[in-house]
Amino acid sequence: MKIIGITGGVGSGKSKVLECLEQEFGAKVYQADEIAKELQKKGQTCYREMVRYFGKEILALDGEIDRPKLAGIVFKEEEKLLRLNQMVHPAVREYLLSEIERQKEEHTAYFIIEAALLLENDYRAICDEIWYIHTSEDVRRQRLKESRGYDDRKISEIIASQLPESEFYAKCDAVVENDGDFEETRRQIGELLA
Ligand SMILES: CC(C)(COP(=O)(O)OP(=O)(O)OC[C@H]1O[C@@H](n2cnc3c(N)ncnc32)[C@H](O)[C@@H]1O)[C@@H](O)C(=O)NCCC(=O)NCCS
Ligand SMILES: Nc1ncnc2c1ncn2[C@@H]1O[C@H](COP(=O)(O)OP(=O)(O)OP(=O)(O)O)[C@@H](O)[C@H]1O
Repeated sequence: MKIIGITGGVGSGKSKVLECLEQEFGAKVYQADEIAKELQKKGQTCYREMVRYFGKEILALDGEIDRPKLAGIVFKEEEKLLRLNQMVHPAVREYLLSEIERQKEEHTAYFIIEAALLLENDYRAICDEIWYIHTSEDVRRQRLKESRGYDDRKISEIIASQLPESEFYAKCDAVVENDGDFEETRRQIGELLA
């Protein structure tokens, strides 16, 4: 089983690449932020520690974590984002390691892990190779405004909290260029898996 990490800045097209890998190449795909979301639900592994650190003001009326509110806090203060990552990341990693064992037994060909923070965290030790999904900042801004209604300020805050392009290029094993038509992106994916 080949384990491939997918990373890149906000809005670079990681989810779209994942969808393609799953639907067209039969890969099993895992998104770190989706796993994190599950583990942050009321009663799950990370919930209590997050409420203890950030206080009840991060909770919505139903007692679940109010994610936009939390995003507003952590993307403005580096120290808080760091603490949040320290709470969430080990639990996500543990979940993935147990899934890897399970999928090996199922004879899965490709196990894909997508995370914005693949390089900052210790995923290199888990992945056989890491792909950087690169899309220029202008195109990402445009797509994020259209698809998610993010404004420039929110996008800038997230980008500022992520690695610079140079570091993604330096630390990844392969680059997928996703500025253009997705057909072209699909072709690059096929070549990387050939
Ligand atoms: C901060 C939170 C609550 C924001 O939630 P929200 O639903 O509003 O947005 P979402 O999760 O879709 O994130 C928006 C984008 O921000 C970027 N991002 C998310 N977490 C981080 C982070 N810790 N550091 C840098 N960028 C991040 C990603 O590109 C992401 O797609 C949430 O992202 C979170 O809990 N993050 C920390 C947990 C974590 O580390 N998850 C794994 C990310 S790889
Ligand atoms: N080649 C492409 N052509 C047109 N639109 C695209 C292309 N690639 C991605 N998109 C669109 O751009 C938006 C952002 O892509 P996507 O959600 O896959 O990014 P992401 O890297 O997963 O973002 P995040 O870091 O927030 O998880 C989506 O609406 C997606 O459909």
